[in-house]
Amino acid sequence: MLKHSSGRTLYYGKGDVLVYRTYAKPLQVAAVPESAFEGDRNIIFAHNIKFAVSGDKLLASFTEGSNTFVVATDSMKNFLLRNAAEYEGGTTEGLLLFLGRRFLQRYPHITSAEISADRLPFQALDVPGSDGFVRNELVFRRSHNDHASAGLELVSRDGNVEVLASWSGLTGLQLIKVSGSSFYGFVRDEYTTLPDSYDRPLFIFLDIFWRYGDPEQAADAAKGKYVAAEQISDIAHTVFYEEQSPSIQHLIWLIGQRILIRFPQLAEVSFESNNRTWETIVDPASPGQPGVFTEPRPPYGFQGFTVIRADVQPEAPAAGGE
Ligand SMILES: O=c1[nH]c(=O)c2[nH]c(=O)[nH]c2[nH]1
Repeated sequence: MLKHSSGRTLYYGKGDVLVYRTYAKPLQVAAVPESAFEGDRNIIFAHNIKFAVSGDKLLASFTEGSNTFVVATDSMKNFLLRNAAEYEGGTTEGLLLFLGRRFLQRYPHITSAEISADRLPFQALDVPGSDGFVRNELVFRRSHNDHASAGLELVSRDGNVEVLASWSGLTGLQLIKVSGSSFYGFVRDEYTTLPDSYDRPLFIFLDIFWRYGDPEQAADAAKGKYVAAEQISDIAHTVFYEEQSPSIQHLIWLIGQRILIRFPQLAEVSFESNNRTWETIVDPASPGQPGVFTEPRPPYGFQGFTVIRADVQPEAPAAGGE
């Protein structure tokens, strides 16, 4: 997408722009049964932003060494940081749209941009109050667990900025289910050494990406349709808990079904999963008994799949049983 009109790739930009905005607008979302998450005070609204731009006027910077139209990536970083102060919303998607649109309006000779970000999560903490523990609003714990992410492709035509594509995501989820997963019945031939497994300790890495039917609902939480990455994370672990999975392939299908049932405003949800199933050293005598496992040896398996709206089976139970 970031191309010169001749079709050749042309872009430049800045990565790892760390924007620690404080006191963004608090976020409120409609609750879903799988998640206790209903919002975020957004006292710390921190992101690692990547920003890249393109435009025909930039060709000469590559071919002739002319910097006449080059906005220095150092200036880009300053633009992103200073303008983040004026963002009035409370979502990653909204912040990216605000910053990307402002940049293209400020520099009209730059005609397209890609902007993406990982949210840097800071966890709220409880402290003793006069009547039990209370949520404090001053001290936060930096979390290195899964986090929200988002990205946008923008073009400007005659001063109007349009969104070409947008995605929202949850990155870095790592879940282990100690019992209740199997993998058997696969092709068995002279290359097969893997035994059938009827109860394996399934450790998965998951990245989940979703698109809205109407991308405006992602950028503006006031429309009441915002889907929080925390809710997606909670749905993923709930479905993993509830369902006996015959494979990761089917597990991500089930998680996708549940997400699209819960959020009719989403058009599709995509998965990238890794299989990190622990290697068994001492087999448990039966489920629930002690066992010993270790990290699997490389290489690792992976899966990718998109669940689309047309896949959603209306008769599918909204919540699976034990
Ligand atoms: O859930 C799984 N899917 C596979 O395709 C696969 N292949 C494999 O060796 N183990 C697994 N597990």
